[in-house]
Amino acid sequence: MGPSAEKKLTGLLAATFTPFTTQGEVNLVEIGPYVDYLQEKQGVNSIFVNGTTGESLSLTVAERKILAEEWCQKAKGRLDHVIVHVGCMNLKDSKELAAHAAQIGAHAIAAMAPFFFKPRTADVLRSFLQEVASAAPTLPFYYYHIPCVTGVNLPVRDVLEGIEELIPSFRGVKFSGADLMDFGYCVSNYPPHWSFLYGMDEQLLAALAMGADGAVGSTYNYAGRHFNKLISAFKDGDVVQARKIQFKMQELLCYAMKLGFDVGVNKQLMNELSGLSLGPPRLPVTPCTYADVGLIVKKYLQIFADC
Ligand SMILES: CC(=O)N[C@H](C=O)[C@@H](O)[C@H](O)[C@H](O)CO
Ligand SMILES: CC(=O)C(=O)O
Repeated sequence: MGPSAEKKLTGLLAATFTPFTTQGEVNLVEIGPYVDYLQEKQGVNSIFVNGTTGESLSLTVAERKILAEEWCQKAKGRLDHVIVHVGCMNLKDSKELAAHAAQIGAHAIAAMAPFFFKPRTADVLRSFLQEVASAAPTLPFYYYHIPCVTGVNLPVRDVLEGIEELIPSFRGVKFSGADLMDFGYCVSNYPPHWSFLYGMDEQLLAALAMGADGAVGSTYNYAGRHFNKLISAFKDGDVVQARKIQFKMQELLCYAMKLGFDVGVNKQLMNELSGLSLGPPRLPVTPCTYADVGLIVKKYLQIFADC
């Protein structure tokens, strides 16, 4: 489907973890059950694969390809949307992954800024994104803004200036930054058919108030059903209820952050809450001690006991 025929992206997207065997190899057999789990247990019908949560920058290009392929295959006819993240530190790998995503039937691609050599200006970043997107001109393209990881903190409103002329397939932003003025400015000044997807799960409600179309995040893997309720409550005008759910998630994350919440902890939390076997993370992310995650699981069950 070409970008112009594509439906605007809304709702929750789970940023998937990459399943590994205990030996640290990509474990494709878990992907089918993972898709089932998201759909049946969390009511999450779209995914963002090979992103931050998926440890994409610790994977080889070959691994990213077989993962993307398996996610697309298992999602086919079941999930609404698969966005494949194709951002790499170098342009050639990114373009190769973008072209590959088009071949395997992904619905869209996204790319973060490279961050070893960082683009110094919005103009340079746009040129990088343009090259990546040009390798898959039929796929909707999303810019993935995640300054806490990339250190590239160019205002998104500057990055978007004139971008539709350079990238005709441009369709929106996955915005994982805290600057809600920048977010609101993008929502209010750029085409209404673009999707602005928020990526800090701990403050999604504030982004919904600014006009977010949907959200991409790691916690939707295991708390999607609660966030679906948050979004419904917000849409119904019940901010008190929406806030109640958001505050529960904040309580959980503040607790987890005290214990050193990172992708390794998050992955183990998912293993325990879902019953899936996604394995350990890959170095330099380290596995966490069982005890710490046990405490977070306990907290989760306690906080959401009445939901
Ligand atoms: C840095 C990072 O991984 N951000 C994720 C997505 O952008 C979020 O989903 C967070 O994991 C989540 O908001 C919890 O802090
Ligand atoms: C969280 C997120 O969006 C990612 O893992 O890329």
